[in-house]
Amino acid sequence: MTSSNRERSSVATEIPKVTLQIAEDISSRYKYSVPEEVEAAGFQICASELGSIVEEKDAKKLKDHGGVEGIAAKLSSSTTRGIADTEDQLRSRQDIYGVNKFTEAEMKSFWVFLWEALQDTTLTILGVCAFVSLVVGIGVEGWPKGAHDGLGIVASILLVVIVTGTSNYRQSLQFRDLDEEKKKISIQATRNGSRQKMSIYDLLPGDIVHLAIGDQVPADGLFVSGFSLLINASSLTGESEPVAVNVDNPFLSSGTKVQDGFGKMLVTTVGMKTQWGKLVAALGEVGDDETPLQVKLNGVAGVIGKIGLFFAVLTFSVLAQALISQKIQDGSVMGWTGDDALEILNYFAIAVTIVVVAVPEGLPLAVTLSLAFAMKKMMNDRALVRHLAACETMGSATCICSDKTGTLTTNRMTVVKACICGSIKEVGDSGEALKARSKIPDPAVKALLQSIFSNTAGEVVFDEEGRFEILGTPTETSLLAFGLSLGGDFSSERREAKLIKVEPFNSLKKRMGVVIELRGGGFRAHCKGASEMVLASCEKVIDPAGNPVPLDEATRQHLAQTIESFCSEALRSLCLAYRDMDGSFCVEDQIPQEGFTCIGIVGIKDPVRPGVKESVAVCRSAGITVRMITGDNINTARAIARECGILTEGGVTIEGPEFRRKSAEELTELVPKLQVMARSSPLDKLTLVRHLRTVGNEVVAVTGDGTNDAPALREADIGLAMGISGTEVAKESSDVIILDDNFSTIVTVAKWGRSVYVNIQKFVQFQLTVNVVALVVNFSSACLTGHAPLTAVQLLWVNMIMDTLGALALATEPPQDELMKRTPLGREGNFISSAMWRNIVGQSLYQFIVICYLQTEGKDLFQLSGPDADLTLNTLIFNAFIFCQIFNEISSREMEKIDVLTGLLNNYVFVGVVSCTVAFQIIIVEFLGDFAGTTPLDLSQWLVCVLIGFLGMPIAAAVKLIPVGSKETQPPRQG
Ligand SMILES: Nc1ncnc2c1ncn2[C@@H]1O[C@H](COP(=O)(O)OP(=O)(O)OP(=O)(O)O)[C@@H](O)[C@H]1O
Ligand SMILES: [Ca+2]
Repeated sequence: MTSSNRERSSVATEIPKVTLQIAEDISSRYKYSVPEEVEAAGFQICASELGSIVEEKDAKKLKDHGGVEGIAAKLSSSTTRGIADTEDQLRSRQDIYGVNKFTEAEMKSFWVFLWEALQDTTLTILGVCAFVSLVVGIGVEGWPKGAHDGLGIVASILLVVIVTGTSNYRQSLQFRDLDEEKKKISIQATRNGSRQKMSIYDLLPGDIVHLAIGDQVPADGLFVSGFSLLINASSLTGESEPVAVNVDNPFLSSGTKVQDGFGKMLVTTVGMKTQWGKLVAALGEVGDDETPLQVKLNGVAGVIGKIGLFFAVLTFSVLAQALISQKIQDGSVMGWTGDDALEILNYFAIAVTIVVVAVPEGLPLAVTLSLAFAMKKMMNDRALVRHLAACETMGSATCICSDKTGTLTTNRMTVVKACICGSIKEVGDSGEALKARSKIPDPAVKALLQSIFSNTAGEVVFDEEGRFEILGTPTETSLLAFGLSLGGDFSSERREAKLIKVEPFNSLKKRMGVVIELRGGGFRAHCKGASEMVLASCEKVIDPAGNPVPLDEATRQHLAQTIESFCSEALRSLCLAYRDMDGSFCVEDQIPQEGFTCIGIVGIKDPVRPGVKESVAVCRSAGITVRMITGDNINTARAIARECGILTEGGVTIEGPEFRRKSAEELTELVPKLQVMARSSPLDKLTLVRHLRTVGNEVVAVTGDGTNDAPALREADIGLAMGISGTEVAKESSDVIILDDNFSTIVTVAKWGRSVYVNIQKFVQFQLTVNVVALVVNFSSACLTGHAPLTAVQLLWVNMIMDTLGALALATEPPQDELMKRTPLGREGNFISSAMWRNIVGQSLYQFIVICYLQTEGKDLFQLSGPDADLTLNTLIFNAFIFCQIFNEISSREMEKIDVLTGLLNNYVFVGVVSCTVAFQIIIVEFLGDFAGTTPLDLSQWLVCVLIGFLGMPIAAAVKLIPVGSKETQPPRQG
């Protein structure tokens, strides 16, 4: 039976025959008894038996079961039609063999997050302080008065824990959603005789899956048919040498990748029963690593923490020493009371709180918050972030290496021109195509249709209603559509010619070839691919009369000109050729490279995406150089690059082979001016990216869709893979997946990346200011007066404002268009810029002076006297301090610009955070005095506090006028 004959025979007649024969085979050789429930469901083999065959690569057992066909039959499937897709069929299959899903790590509950937030060392120490304070306090002053301090600390700790826990929990939910999105992979499978697209989750044993270059093998299974199938199993075995999979070695494991060729596989084992599933279960979920920025900031946090610790110890010693000298003066050194103990404990709590305040634990939080926020927004803008670090790196990108097809163009290809039998014809729509056909002699049409329909990796399939659909890559489908519009018939053409050998297309060869056995005997090779290359293999051409004639120099010239004219119209051109093989042809033989007869040249139109030109212009004004690297012809590449605005006056274009020959020095000279690289091989892309990164010291973003792009994607600082046209391999090598394949989305990613970076800078600036002031104020007044003006509870509240709430408010500012008018940060570039230092120093100085003034002159200023004077003054200082921070938070929205109010009201999170801070501050001062160590203030006192805080804003604005020679103030690079 030929394969096409088999295609038509129905499953119903096929299965019983095979099964019978197998039953005989088994009884004679191998004892395998089918479990009852499996048999009852209509199958002849159980999951564990299947698993043992494929996983152990047990060729003998496979043979005993009747080979791949036998297994298919036992799975109640057929290698040509797949399984039947009725509801209950699928259900019983699922019940017996399971589904193709991996069990996931159990989602941590909210309580776990709370528990984790509680396990902070400083918080634990504070907890101990609170406990001791409660015991001693109640012992000395009785319930409830003695419990106030302790309860205040406990409440603050709980607040911190709840806020931290909640925000971590919400983020984990969000990451989980993204994770789901990442795992959505679809694949082509044949069910009930029709080839269709489906999610890999829906695959079941018995399914026939079509694998193509770049695919991930979705389940364990067996090779049915195919050509040059090479599998890379490095993710499973670590072995980087690819393995050929064919009839002799038919075992396929899930999680491995198709490196070359294509084929059909029979799914035998799914989900957790596969080798990959077991591996996943053993490894568990591997989390995202810390991003470079987080690592850097953790370093900063460590240093600040140590400084805080130093100040804490110092403050404690100064306070304790003051108490002791007081007692020495009173002559009561020997007589320690409970009050004294409480006082010492209080000092200790303050010291610990200073550490809490100093440790900027909000930094990493701000980074994750900001990244997570950006991630979510980018998802709406059609970009899926696979590695968190990508967002921030993208912000400092200096160069984008984009591929052409699909990214800059729409990837909707149509054959619009063809040069057949010596003349160029317009064939853009079916009317034109039919008209063209009438002018071409029959033998030429025949050769053309044979070439189109047999030398293809695509397929024309019909659904139940008889509607046809063309499957395959855009280049392939455009050719098939062209063939159909010429009046060709895919299936009859396929019946005519039996495929003997296929050499699939890959980027290195840039051509595809097949050998067919003709009906009337004899073999014929077909070849199609990059025009100038295939033309070079041709010795003959079909003349206007439809006869093959030797290719003379004039005709060759004419064809070369045709190719050039197609290409300069931005068309992708492909040359189709054939060669009759003399004698016989054996599958092991290579398809020859010369002696072909040129059938014709087609020009395929792939229009530039709308908006690409504008996006390229945005990149230019943002100082990001855009380069095009493509496998296409140089003239096509030039034409498209010019249309997109990538190729400019004086820009260099080069072809891969020439690029390869350049020496290192020549490259150093050439690469900065390089704008287009055409006919590139995967290695050329890699070389260029590596050169840009190491010699040029650029931060390089690379976009790609094919398996050929994977090395470059991996080498790049940020790899961007295409979501629609991208292969699994490309996606897996990338950091970001561009879901709509659109170049403009890449610019959006860059914008978000920059915004993440700037937002974190703003937050750090804000936090450092609060840190410095809180530390210095507490320490200096402890030294001067022997008292800390801010109590432990108050400090915890300050900490909350600047850490968690500050991160929320500042780290989630949406990006502004101005971000794309600056030069990129590039590889070096200090995180804390000079402008930030300027703002921090200016603002801290103001706040420090104001608080010192209040401390020394406050009583006079507010005419405070009486027993409550100290308490009121401390409350005033606390209140003024908090309002300074609130207005400082607003000033921190911009690091350079005076105007900090634009867009303020549109940022709901910011407004929410500030309002909550103010509201809670009022509550603390007016109602929670017992716990927080405050006393209610009158209206004028409130107004003065707010005014002091507000004055910080004009001061911040004035400080911004001081010029600093920072990178950010430079005008954008012209280019
Ligand atoms: N299915 C195919 N069969 C034969 N030749 C093909 C096929 N698809 C593409 N080509 C040829 O290969 C060239 C493209 O090569 P390749 O796929 O390496 O490019 P690429 O790097 O993916 O390009 P791009 O940047 O356009 O995506 C095309 O110009 C065309 O001549
Ligand atoms: Ca590509």
